[in-house]
Amino acid sequence: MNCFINVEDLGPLDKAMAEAFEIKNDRYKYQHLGKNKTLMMIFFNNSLRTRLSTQKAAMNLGMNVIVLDVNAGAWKLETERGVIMDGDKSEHLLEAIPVMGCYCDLIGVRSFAGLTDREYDYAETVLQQFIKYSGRPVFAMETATVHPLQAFADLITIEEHKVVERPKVVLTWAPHCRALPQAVPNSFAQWMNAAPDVDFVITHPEGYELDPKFVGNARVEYDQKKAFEGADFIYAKNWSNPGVTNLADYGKITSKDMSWTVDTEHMSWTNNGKFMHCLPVRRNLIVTDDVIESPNSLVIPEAANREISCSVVIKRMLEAL
Ligand SMILES: CCC[C@H](NC(=O)CCC(=O)O)C(=O)O
Ligand SMILES: NC(=O)OP(=O)(O)O
Repeated sequence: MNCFINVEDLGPLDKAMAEAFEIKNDRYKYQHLGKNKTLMMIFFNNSLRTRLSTQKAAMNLGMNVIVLDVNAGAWKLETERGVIMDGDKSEHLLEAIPVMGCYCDLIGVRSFAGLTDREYDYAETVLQQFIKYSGRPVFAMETATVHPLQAFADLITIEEHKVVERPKVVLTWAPHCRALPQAVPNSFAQWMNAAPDVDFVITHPEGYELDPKFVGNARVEYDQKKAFEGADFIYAKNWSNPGVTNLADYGKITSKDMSWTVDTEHMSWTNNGKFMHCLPVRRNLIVTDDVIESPNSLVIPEAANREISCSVVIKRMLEAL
């Protein structure tokens, strides 16, 4: 596996899920695979869970780990070609990437969407440059349009906690004070659509339609209450306007409707539904204190499963070296 961006990169999902549960039962089983191999994790943006769980997974697999926070100590990087570099950027990504590739065997990249140029973001321009120029296998640690490590962990969590064979899973938009990427909901939708036994529904205000390549055949319900009815899992996330119905709205906040905040009344509409969120979460914007602290909240085991999803991905990449 030379890159990990989309669900299909893992091959048959049932096999990947079986590997996840095998590793969860013995997370040091494949420690031999990473001996004398180095993972380089490159962060253009903040992180807690991805930073910690990916290092833990790499160490479980016997790897050495290097972490680079590009905006804290490295040279400021120019990402555009053809630019005369007479400003505050001392190095071009097209030199920095192959240099970083010299010092490692695998690369993980976090580079969020800029949310100003939809074409640039949805082409995964930065990630594709790492894939093209690093000479190493590359996996996304949330890039402009995807967060597959998160979605894989989410699916593991749903599989562990479902009480019916075909659970109803609802991805619900919720309000936020900042313009956030669509990467998390995009990948969540992609992985729920790929899962064999999930009744998947997406609910959001009109105008917040996610890119059709991620929505697939999922049902979209603009009435949040109707969407929540009978749900087994509620996955809440904010995202900025994806610019699908109006390109000029891309990356903007076009709704701050607080009636979409997930509270106990919302959860009363469900089938004793479990609450999920990738974290970090803005309490009492996305979800109320009572809901995220309730016995039905899975946000902590969901975060714990990030170590497992990443272990499967790194294992696959090491096996393919
Ligand atoms: C895993 C989620 C990462 C990121 N979240 C944020 O940037 C939240 C920042 C904030 O709430 O200020 C996002 O929404 O894609
Ligand atoms: N869910 C997630 O990726 O968290 P971080 O942004 O803290 O890594």
